[in-house]
Amino acid sequence: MAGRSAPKKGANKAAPPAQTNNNKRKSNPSKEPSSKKAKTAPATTKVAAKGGKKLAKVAAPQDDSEDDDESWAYGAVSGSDDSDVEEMDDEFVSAEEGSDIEVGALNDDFLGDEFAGSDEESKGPGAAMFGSDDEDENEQGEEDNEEDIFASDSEEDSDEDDMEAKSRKLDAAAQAEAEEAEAEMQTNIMLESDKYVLPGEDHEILQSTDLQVVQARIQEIVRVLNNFREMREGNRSRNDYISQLLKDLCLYYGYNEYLMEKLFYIFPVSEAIEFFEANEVPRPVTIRTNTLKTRRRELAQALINRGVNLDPVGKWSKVGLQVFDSPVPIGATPEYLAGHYMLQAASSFLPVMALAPQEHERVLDMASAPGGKSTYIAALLKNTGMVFANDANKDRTKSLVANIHRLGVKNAVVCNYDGREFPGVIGGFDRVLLDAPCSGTGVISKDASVKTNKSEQDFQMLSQLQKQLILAAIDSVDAGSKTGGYIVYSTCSVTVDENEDVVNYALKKRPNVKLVSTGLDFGKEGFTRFREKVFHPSISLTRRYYPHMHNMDGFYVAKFKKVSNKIPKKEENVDLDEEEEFTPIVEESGKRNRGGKKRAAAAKAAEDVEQVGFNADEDEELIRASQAKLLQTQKGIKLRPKKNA
Ligand SMILES: C[S@@+](CC[C@H](N)C(=O)[O-])C[C@H]1O[C@@H](n2cnc3c(N)ncnc32)[C@H](O)[C@@H]1O
Repeated sequence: MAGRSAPKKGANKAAPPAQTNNNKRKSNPSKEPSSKKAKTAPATTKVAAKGGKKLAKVAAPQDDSEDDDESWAYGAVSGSDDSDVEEMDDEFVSAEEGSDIEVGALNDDFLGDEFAGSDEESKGPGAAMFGSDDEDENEQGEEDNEEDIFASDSEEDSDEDDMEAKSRKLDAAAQAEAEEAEAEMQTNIMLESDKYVLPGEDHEILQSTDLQVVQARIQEIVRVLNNFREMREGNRSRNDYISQLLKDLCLYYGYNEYLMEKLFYIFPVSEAIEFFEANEVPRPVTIRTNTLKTRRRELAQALINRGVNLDPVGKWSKVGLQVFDSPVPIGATPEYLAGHYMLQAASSFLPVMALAPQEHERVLDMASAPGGKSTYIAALLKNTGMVFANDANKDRTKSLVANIHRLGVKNAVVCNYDGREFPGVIGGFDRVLLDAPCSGTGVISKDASVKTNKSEQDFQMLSQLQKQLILAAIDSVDAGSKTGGYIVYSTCSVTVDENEDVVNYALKKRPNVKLVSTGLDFGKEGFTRFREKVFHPSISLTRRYYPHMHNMDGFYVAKFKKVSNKIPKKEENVDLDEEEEFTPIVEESGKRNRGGKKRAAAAKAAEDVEQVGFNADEDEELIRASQAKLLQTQKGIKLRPKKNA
């Protein structure tokens, strides 16, 4: 099956159905400050129609309007706007040599409105890409020069010149006519295809794997689905169109059918295309300032001095920086080696911000390697309290330990348990972060193998593991914590099975927790309904993040508050196969009772309770023992045992 990369390489090159420019300097939620050296184009999403002609501008999901915020927008000292634009043109040229049609298509996609001026279309393919105005002028200038040089030549020559000029005019007229004819054809096609006829089984178009044909078919079907009543053909059902669209999307973007379907239904049709398209583009490189060692302004200055071009990641983060380009590898600067920052995706700041650890708390990061979030937690704790950075994979704890050392974290304990063993290992935490192992459907732009390497069985296994882990995370928190009692669940996946489904499950199995606001002021609400599923209404408090919408990896964040340490006895043996939803019960009156009866039953069951399986005194003793051991081995200090121990 051809991947999305194919169109870029082969003769079948075509403009993508909807190109979202993800490398622009501002991401939607962030209302970022002025970008002085915008190297990339503004966010303009256009849909290309048959033959690579533009059909419609469908979305511009990014907000470009906040140019006047913070006065300290960073920029590398060298370079100017112009030189950047030049560089960008160079990139286009080298990437697209050898195909006129493709050049035209990419102009639209990359340059957007700001660069592709209104007269661009009339100049034909490639005009904006090659800066045709300038080139035309140059060529004209060269011709003028030539005319000057040969001004004194014989009349014969000038007759020849006339002939040439006439011939050029004729050629131009012929070309214009051909283009006009082509344009008329397009118009006719559009009119005819207002009712888009799905190709029949034997139709060669249906069989075609030519990506340009596939892409055109995607466009047409999306157009029909967006105006189904008017544009559908005869009695064709929505499903007829959708099943063809799903096949085409698999072919065009290179996903397996199972995953394509799973992802497709998360979004309205046009938005799904934007999502798949955004997965083809890398997200911005971001770093997190390690406030244990430096401050963002100082770090930014140090990096700018090395020629790094950067900006704050957005108003929503006080520690993030977005790196646009750097003359030095950003993972090997002296500042990096000295632990002044962590290379970390912007989305992965979010769960820690939601967790909001307070100084002196005991926090468990249940699945923590390589430690991006653990080290952020440690920084927010200002090296007080304790972070238990756990990961089931021993190999991965090596990078965790390395990061902890590099960043100067002194309040961490690294452990290597299956998270499901908590709180048997240790409990009574003020807060727990479960950044769960997941399918990675939010980070496809980083790891395209996700498109094909996950089966239905994988998703089932993951979801089971996530459900077991979330219960362990909840049970590891002390509801009586004076400052905390919170659990944050996150994944870098956008599938409902790994997110709302897991949270819904936790709400059912642990009526001693409730969802609370994540405190994050952007992100889309979690689903309270998805296809045939209905979830607890409070799931709207959870947040979803998407690459096409927020210009960050796809992510999900949910925050729970534990209100009691008591859990119903009957939940001890969790039956993970049980698919009990907060299903709306349609009563005789026809009114929907959204699972009220079931929740009432759950609440009643909660009365029959037992204490959660950890003992604060025992824990304290264990911690004391381990601290004593640490003091003895590291500092040679021997503590006297407690008298009553
Ligand atoms: C999404 S990654 C964690 C990333 C990490 N929180 C960070 O910010 O750097 C998920 C982690 O879960 C770990 N993991 C998988 N199964 C686990 C289990 N049963 N218990 C604990 N950790 C597990 C994996 O080894 C992996 O490191």
